[in-house]
Amino acid sequence: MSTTDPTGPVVRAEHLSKSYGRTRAVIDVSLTVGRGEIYGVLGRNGAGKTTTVEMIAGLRTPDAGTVEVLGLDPTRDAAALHERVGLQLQESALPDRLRVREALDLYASFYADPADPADLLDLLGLRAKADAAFKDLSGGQKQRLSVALALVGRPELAILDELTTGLDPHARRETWAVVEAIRDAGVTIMLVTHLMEEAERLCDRIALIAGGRVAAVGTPAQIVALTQGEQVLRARPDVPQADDVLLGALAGVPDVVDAAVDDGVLTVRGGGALVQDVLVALDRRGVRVADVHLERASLEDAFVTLTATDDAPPAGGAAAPATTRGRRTPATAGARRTSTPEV
Ligand SMILES: Nc1ncnc2c1ncn2[C@@H]1O[C@H](COP(=O)(O)OP(=O)(O)OP(=O)(O)O)[C@@H](O)[C@H]1O
Repeated sequence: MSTTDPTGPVVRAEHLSKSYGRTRAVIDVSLTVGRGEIYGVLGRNGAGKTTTVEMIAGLRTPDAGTVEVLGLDPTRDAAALHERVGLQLQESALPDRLRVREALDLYASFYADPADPADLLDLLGLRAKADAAFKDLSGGQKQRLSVALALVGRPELAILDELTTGLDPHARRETWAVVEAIRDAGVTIMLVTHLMEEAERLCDRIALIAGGRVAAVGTPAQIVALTQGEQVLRARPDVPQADDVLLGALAGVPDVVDAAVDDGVLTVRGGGALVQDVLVALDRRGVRVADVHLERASLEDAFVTLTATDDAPPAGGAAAPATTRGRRTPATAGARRTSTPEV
């Protein structure tokens, strides 16, 4: 990859690690961001997202691993990258009395070829607030100003960290529209977030970070598909059946991961053509189903499942283990996801 290669990745991070004292914040993280993508870095609080993007931005030096941004080394080539990478970091604050237009003019003066502040006011929906002091802006307006400041150098890559944290749903949606407009203007975006809805709505691809490591990479749909094994089917026979009859019918059905009977209701977790396979298997045993209900995994379920660590077990949802109160089929009980998924 060279600085002049317009087709190469915008970010290439390989085997990055970083510790703070005894805290291993980032462990062997590799990711590649393509030109024009909105690339999400998604994970729980403390997962290592900010440390990862700070290494990519050249604000922290990795203990191990390499980073290239636009073909440059963020630490060694910091001056050159300053012109090409825009940063909006958590908790950015400005002097209370600084006015919106003054802030943009000030930041524009740092660059050789800045964007027109008036264009940024329009893009970010801040024209009516151009003369307002920072302290008089709403939370959403402050966030949009911080994005405008990240864009004033006309960056090729914008890194936006927890952009919508603390915003109400309306302001959040307005900010999402702004992010899409920025991408449409040709800027590649790395978006750090712990909000699944935000990642699902905006991101072309997501790196799911858990415990400092990459738990999965893919499109939102691909990441949801990783937990397709976590579909949950509930079926009530039209006449009561012995537990052994219901569980025995499912023994050997390939898409079934786990099955249990509780109060006459059969609960089955699995993937693939789960509904069809289960209903056919029951039918073969002469069991008719009066009532059937299927829950599909969402990105939120995938997030909970894939970011579950030993110190923070899954909280629930379709991805959580099925009830243990009922009886499980011996052929399938205990089948749990153990591998690190890659899409
Ligand atoms: N400057 C620091 N000194 C010591 N420990 C730190 C420092 N910065 C982060 N950490 C620790 O490193 C780990 C990863 O933190 P990091 O901020 O990268 O996570 P994050 O995913 O961005 O979290 P959040 O969403 O809460 O901002 C956490 O355990 C955090 O407490």
